[in-house]
Amino acid sequence: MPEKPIKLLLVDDEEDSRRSSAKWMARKGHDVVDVSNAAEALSLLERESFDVGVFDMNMPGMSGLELLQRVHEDNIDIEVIMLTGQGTVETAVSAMKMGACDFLSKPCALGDLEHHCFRARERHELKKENKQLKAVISRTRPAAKLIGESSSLRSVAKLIEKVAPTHKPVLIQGESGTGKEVVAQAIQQASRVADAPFVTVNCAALPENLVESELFGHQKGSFTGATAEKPGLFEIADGGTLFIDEIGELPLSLQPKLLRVLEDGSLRRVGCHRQRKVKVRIIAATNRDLQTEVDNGNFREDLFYRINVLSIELPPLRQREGDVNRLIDHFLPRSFHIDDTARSTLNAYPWPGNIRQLINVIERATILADEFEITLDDLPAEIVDYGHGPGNTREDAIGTVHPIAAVAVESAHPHDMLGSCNYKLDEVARVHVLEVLEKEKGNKAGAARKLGIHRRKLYRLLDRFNGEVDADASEPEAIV
Ligand SMILES: Nc1ncnc2c1ncn2[C@@H]1O[C@H](COP(=O)(O)OP(=O)(O)OP(=O)(O)O)[C@@H](O)[C@H]1O
Repeated sequence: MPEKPIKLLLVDDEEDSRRSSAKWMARKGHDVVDVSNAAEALSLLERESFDVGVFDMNMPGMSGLELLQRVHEDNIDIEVIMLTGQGTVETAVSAMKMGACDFLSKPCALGDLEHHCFRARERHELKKENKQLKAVISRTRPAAKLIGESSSLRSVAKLIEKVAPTHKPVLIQGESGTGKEVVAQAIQQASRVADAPFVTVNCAALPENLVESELFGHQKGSFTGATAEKPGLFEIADGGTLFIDEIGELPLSLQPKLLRVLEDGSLRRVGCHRQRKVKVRIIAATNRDLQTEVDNGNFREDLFYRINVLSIELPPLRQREGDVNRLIDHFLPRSFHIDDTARSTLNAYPWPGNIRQLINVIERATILADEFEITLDDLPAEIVDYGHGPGNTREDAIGTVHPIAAVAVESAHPHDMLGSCNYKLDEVARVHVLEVLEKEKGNKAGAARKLGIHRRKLYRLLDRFNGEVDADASEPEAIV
């Protein structure tokens, strides 16, 4: 396979040797820019990225060594080969100490120049890969397998196969917990860049003022708190895939910047003039209707068309016939058994929180079950009672609030309780926990996170509160 061209910057005041080296390297297919002094080189490095720089050591004005020092101080991402007319061991050593990766004596054979540039580029790529891997390891979880055989999920699997080999953006739409991230990972794994980084970012989880620096990186000192330079997630994902979750939450002010990367792969870190180029496949996800966001002026139309080249609509779990059983069998540990009544109860429920909610319910049941046998007693009340209460419909369940939360919210508001001496600590805790759970629409993982406690502790608290509510609720119908 032919070697990828090297993006090379030649800096030498000797016109003849510089021009002939530049011509030779360009004829070999490399992308070469040549300049005659360090000042020009620095202003170029501000705007463009290069793989390798070949700097002449002795130039009038700023010397090659001083240029190397500036490259180092400004953290410019480039491998430098020093070039000198009077190569001595001492100058070579001082250049290497300052961060040059190689040293060439003038006049150097043009074949040698190319060979050394290839070596430097390899080192450049390895360093970049290393940086990416470090960042990616801390950001990605192992990909989950897409479980389910329903016809609606099979159609999604077919679409994944079709869109994966292209490098085009993909937009995945679906309710929360339907597996949008799992689908994004499946696309990446079936793509040509399966071994390259898969980096995820959730726009809703980041404070608005940090989204730009997280996505595009920042220069040291570009804002309070920017104590070191930082590459953005686009740079970390370079060559691979960036999964942008909750793209509907991307601030309007940043949307043109994202559009630019989608159009020509160029970006600038916050506080930096230098333009960088990246090649990243974007997969975006949203549980909002983006077209409506466009109509309401919250999302740019041009960006919507750019990311919506290929779109996948992920059906909610209630529209995946037979998949609840398959997911139960997949997620229930082998040592457990679920009885028929509990199984059919889970099948009848409409799962407003989709697969995430089902996984939580299964986890909870395995904690509560006696003798590894899961029965109705181990399922949450809202699931057991679903369909049994008067006027209980799928639609009610989809907008459901945890039943005991309803009781709590009717009783007192935590703000009213704070500072009052009329309540016991347990009562305040109960009202607060249930209010948070209500705000999280019954999502216990989310509620536990907000409360800063482990999910198991939340389950234990809910069971305790449930007992208390059962015992003291004067109107039993309130508890469903
Ligand atoms: N078909 C599936 N098979 C197995 N696990 C799944 C499937 N779909 C989702 N999951 C699991 O369900 C959980 C939620 O999935 P995921 O985070 O991908 O959902 P999401 O649609 O991105 O949610 P949100 O919109 O809230 O970010 C994860 O633990 C994921 O591994």
